[in-house]
Amino acid sequence: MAERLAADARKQALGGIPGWTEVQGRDAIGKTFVFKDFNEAFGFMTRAALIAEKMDHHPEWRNVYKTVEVVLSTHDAGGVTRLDVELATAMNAIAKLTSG
Ligand SMILES: C[C@H](O)[C@H](O)[C@H]1CNC2=NC(N)=NC(=O)C2=N1
Repeated sequence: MAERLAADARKQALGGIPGWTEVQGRDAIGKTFVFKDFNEAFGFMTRAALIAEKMDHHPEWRNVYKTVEVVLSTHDAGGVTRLDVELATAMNAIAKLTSG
């Protein structure tokens, strides 16, 4: 099982994934993606879902029209692990392709 990242390791990891920040009040990271329209937002979610399922690591997320709010945390570990950083990194790459 992946280990929770200590605060300094988490901060350093966040420095490498633009737009992701610590969620207030819990051990998790989050980002709000805003796309051109619903089609792009849902395309992003579809691609991200396939990656998440492959990783067996799943996002908490909410979609309203062209906005997708994502929160990542490793429930089994009770906090942020390298799995969250990996999924966040993949989501940034997917978002770039989606809105390309
Ligand atoms: C049994 C299964 O592997 C676990 O429940 C996985 C599934 N997806 C998961 N996703 C996330 N975000 N955190 C987890 O701890 C987690 N655990």
